Amino acid sequence: MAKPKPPVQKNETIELAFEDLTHEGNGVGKVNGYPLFVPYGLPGEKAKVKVVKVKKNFGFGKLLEVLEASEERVEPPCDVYLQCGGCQLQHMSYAMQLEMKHKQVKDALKKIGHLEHVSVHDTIGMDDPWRYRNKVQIPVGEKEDGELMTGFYQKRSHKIIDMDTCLIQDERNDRMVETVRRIATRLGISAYDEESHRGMLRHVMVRTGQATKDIMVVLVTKTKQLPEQDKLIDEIRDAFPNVKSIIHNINSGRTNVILGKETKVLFGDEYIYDMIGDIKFMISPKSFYQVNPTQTKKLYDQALAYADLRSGETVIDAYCGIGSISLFLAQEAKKVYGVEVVPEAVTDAKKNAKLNRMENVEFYVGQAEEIMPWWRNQGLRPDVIVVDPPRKGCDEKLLEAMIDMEPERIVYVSCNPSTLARDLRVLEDGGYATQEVQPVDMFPQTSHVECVSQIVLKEAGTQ
Ligand SMILES: C[S@@+](CC[C@H](N)C(=O)[O-])C[C@H]1O[C@@H](n2cnc3c(N)ncnc32)[C@H](O)[C@@H]1O
Repeated sequence: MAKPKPPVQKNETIELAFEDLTHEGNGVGKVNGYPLFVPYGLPGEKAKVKVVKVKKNFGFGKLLEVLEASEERVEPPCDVYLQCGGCQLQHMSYAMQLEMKHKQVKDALKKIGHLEHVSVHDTIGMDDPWRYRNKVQIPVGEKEDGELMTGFYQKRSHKIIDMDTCLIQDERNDRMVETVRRIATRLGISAYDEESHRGMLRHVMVRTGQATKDIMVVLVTKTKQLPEQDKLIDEIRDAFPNVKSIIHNINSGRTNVILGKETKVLFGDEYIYDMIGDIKFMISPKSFYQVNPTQTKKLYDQALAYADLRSGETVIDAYCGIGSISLFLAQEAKKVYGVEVVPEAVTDAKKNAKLNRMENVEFYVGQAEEIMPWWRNQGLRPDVIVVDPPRKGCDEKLLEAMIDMEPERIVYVSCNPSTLARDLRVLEDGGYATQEVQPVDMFPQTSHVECVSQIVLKEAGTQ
């Protein structure tokens, strides 16, 4: 039987009641059972909506006017919130953001993993959910009068928004970007233009150590030369006496990738330091380092609690990056093996182990799904395995090797509840039980959620 036609038409203006939220934070309202997804709509609200896209089974709308507002609606503090694609939830109270993330995890476990019985704790939030990011990479553009401007791209475009501040960035990052922009304008340094592939300064990247207060600034140019280089360095140092590292990175390609291969140190070292808990990290311009150290500490503490180490265990940390979780685990384990596919990250991991005088960790470069079966075939039998994969989750071969190795506990750190739920189902079918899941809000004001799960071998644990 042919499906009935959608009950709305493109460009039609309707009144809509929102019942739910999508994972991206869009409001969901229904017209005769036909769902419409509308950015900035909140459950419990009524709004005037323009239908902008109609598909067979669902459509999209644009919020024109809120007719009945939810108590959870708040005024977004950022002036460019509606243009910029960086944040999605500033119109929602922080309590509602945390609840939305909790529900997102619970729903995924139920719908994808059939794990409705698993206890999902309330999301661990921040006391102050603003100014948490320790790293900014911001494109540079030029105004009509030749003055440089810096700002993120408008949603779904490469048009730079002229902005002075980003409210989720550390204030020092904002001030450094503003300082470079002002000095570079005065020194006649031009902005790179993507379309014509002309000009110099492409991006300004700033990293700050939250605990150490170290600052690194990276000037990314298309050209090999950076005119007035000495003046630029002196003026940045005058404005920021505690800047530890000024770097020139050259990226002459027509590409969306921000950093190029060639890097020159203009002042100081090629790295800065930061601390998470008692562990010190050396961070170079290209190293992956968690952007919210306050919440990272909470996430890693929970991972460590779920690993439940008593100093005699052998542990594997798969997808280990620069070894940050590995070093946390090594504080309490007998031996930790880390595996990571990016060779530079493994180099950093080894340096970080040395820096913290930890000798009970070994890092390997390779695909975790290749190295784990190899370890299994070599007879390695860890007590605990920690995985922290990218959004696509764990590879099947890795899950299979993990089950064969029969660790007593698995700790799964995930940035994507859907792939987490899929992989937990495989582990459940392979003889493991998911005990609990703890969501942690690493990215307030955005729709992303991170969580850490404790999984135990069924004979060893309770169900
Ligand atoms: C979410 S990050 C976790 C990093 C680290 N655990 C941390 O907390 O900083 C995922 C890591 O997995 C790495 N990766 C991606 N695919 C991989 C694979 N097939 N094998 C091993 N590592 C991989 C990425 O390079 C990245 O460093």
